[in-house]
Order: sequence, then structure tokens, then C-alpha cells
Amino acid sequence: MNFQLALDRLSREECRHILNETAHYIDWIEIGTGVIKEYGMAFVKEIRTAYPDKTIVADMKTCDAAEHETKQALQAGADITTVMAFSHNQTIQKALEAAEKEGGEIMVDLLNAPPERIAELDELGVTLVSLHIGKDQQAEKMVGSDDFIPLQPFPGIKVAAAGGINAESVKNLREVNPYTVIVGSAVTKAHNPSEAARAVREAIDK
Ligand SMILES: O=C([C@H](O)CO)[C@H](O)[C@H](O)COP(=O)(O)O
Repeated sequence: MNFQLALDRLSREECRHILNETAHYIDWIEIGTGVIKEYGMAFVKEIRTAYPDKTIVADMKTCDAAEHETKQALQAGADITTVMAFSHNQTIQKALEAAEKEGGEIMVDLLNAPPERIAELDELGVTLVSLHIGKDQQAEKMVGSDDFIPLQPFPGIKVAAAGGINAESVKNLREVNPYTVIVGSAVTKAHNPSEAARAVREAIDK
């Protein structure tokens, strides 16, 4: 399991500080959608330069103009950029083609997508998705192992899980063994982000 730290609802300075405290424990750095809206590709470039050995995910949440946005994120130094599952098939296709040209990858975000969309994404050639319970929906539920059931018939699709995951709940995901666990608030809003990241790392590695 890779540990992806999601940097959301943070200033540039806070992102730098948290990464400084947690880089040792994490595998993938996600530059969150709101951070990208605030600071743009310049910040993706900065993080690429500062952390050359980490996998960088730009959470672009692209839903149109996918060739342009995919190139934009990957040329800024991201290894992976996100595209929404509800997008038109042409959008997914354009994102896949642009990623291949740039030597990067797309992660298709299943936020609010119906289960039958997964077969269509598989058909289109998608190989990485995020099973995502959004921040607003988290008042009702967090991501859990049951959410993986619709993905089981698709062994060619790697799954990243996101949505209120913390060091405790990551243990419940061990049985489904996601390719990547995405953890945001449990680390970035913790009193001690370094300690929180260490706890997630330990829970993953056990
Ligand atoms: O993608 C995310 C969300 O849409 C906010 O932009 C988060 O990165 C993802 O949900 C992980 O964050 P937490 O749920 O706070 O762990």
C-alpha cells in the first residue's frame, strides 16, 4: 500500500511545513484541488523540485478540456493527474492519450459515480481510480472495505481509497489491500502532523 498525503485547504507555507515534517513517512504527495486553484502550476513545479523522489499527484479533478489540463499538470512535474469519472468518454480518452504522450498517468476519481461506470472506464483503458467519499459526504460515511465490492471484477484497475481515512480506519482496509491510501485531514489538521503520519505509516506497514 502506498501512502498518499493529500494537501487540502492549506496555505503554501502550511504545505511546505507539513511536508517537511512528514516526508519521511509518505510515498505520494497530493497537491489538493484547492491548493492548485490558489497557487497553480507554479506550486506543482516547486514541490516537484523539492521532492524529486516522491510520486506527485496533482488533484486537478479535470472534467473537460482534458488534453490541455493533463499536459499542464504533467508538464509541471506531476506524475499523476486526476480526472472525474462522470466526464464524457472523450474526456477520459483525451486524458489517457495526453498522459501517455507525457509519460505520466491519470487517476480517475469515482466521486459520486454509479458502479456501472467502472466497466466503461475499464473498457476505455483506465488502470488507476480513486474510490472517493468526498469531504461533504463524509458527514454520512467514510470510505470502507464494502465500497471496494464493485471494483472486484476489474483486476486490471488499481485502486486508491480516499475519504476520511486515519491511522485507525486504515487497518480496516488491510483486507482489501488498496494500491494506495489517500489521507488528508487526519494528518494535515492534526496537532502533530509528523506523529499522525508516523501512525498511518505504521498501520500501513503492519
Ligand atoms: O480529494 C479530496 C477532497 O475532494 C478534497 O479536495 C481529498 O484529498 C481526499 O478526500 C482526502 O482527504 P481526507 O478526506 O481529508 O482524508
